[in-house]
Amino acid sequence: MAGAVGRVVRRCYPNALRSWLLKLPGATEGPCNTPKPGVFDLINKAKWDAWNALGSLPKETARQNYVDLVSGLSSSSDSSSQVKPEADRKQSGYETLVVTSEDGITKIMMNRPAKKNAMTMRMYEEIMLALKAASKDDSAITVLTGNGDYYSSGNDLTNFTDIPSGGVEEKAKNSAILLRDFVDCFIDFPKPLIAVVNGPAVGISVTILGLFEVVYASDRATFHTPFSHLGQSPEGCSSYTFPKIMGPAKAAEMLIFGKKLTAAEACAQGLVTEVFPDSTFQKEVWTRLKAYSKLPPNAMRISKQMIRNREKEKLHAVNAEESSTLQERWLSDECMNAIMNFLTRKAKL
Ligand SMILES: CCCCCC/C=C/C(=O)SCCNC(=O)CCNC(=O)[C@H](O)C(C)(C)COP(=O)(O)OP(=O)(O)OC[C@H]1O[C@@H](n2cnc3c(N)ncnc32)[C@H](O)[C@@H]1OP(=O)(O)O
Repeated sequence: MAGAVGRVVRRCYPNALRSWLLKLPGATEGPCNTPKPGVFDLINKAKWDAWNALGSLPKETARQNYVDLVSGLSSSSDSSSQVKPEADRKQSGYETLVVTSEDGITKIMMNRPAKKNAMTMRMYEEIMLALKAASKDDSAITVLTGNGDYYSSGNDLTNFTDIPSGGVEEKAKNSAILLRDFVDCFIDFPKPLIAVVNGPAVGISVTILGLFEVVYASDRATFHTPFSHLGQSPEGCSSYTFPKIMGPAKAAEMLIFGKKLTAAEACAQGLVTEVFPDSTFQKEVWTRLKAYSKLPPNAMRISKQMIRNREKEKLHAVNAEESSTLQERWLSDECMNAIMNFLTRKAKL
């Protein structure tokens, strides 16, 4: 059986993550049977936690569960993280988004409602493409929103299971480049950018809100940046924009301690512009946006530039620093453990 585990792990993880997984003793030695390492023994503690999380299952069941886990991870990463050929795209040209342009408004809607609009590598790429197209089209304003009950649950955690031949280091490097390019698109976007936050927002879908002109939220929305829980650190320029928007103490509660804000709290902190009852949210927001979109577009662009331009250089520097810090965090045991716990259904936010 240990051979079967090894075969599946070798097939799914041809790299450093594979060797990390193979070091988990639960798959080969049965229930956790050693004392918990001290809090400062980070690597052994991470392995102990992962082993202990398997519980007191018989050895064979733990092994079988482990085989099922890595097989499942392989198929879920196939379906959600990898970029498929152009021919597979939907008619609109986007696989993860619905993009429409009417009444002077380009609407970019994240469209993976069954996965709470978790952001796959493909979705990041498509949002960048949609923003680039919107910056050149004849719409006056651009809106980002979500389909279904969530705005977005943030980064799709299965992104981290699709490991290239260069191993987890190459994966972390590529992800940091993508993250930096993604956030740069928001920093440089020339037209007024509005977030229509239709439901809960998590992680990167929250942090980039500091780069929007206006954020409208349903009273069902919540705002959650659980970076420490995930062994990660802030992105989207939030380490700079959040303290500016809400003050350092409130920013620390969100970014360090992962405090989840209600829409009303986020509005009181200045992250959200206005909150609407969920029952009338769409009607009220779109009526307002249609009126705004009739204002002279060049005047709106110039006013945005005046508000944002003197900050741009700083924002690009912050983005570069946050991205390279995350590149290191993604290789940490704290981060890998948190992702494994989510993927094994042991942890949710
Ligand atoms: C280029 C890389 C850039 C990276 C930038 C760094 C970004 C960092 C972040 O964004 S950190 C935030 C990461 N997000 C999370 O940790 C959220 C994880 N999800 C959850 O905790 C929960 O799913 C929930 C609280 C959002 C919703 O819970 P619930 O209402 O009980 O729904 P389900 O959990 O059953 O979700 C339905 C379905 O969606 C899948 N899913 C939801 N969110 C994610 C996600 N972020 N990543 C992957 N998959 C997600 C979930 O697994 C379910 O799938 P299933 O139906 O079981 O197949």
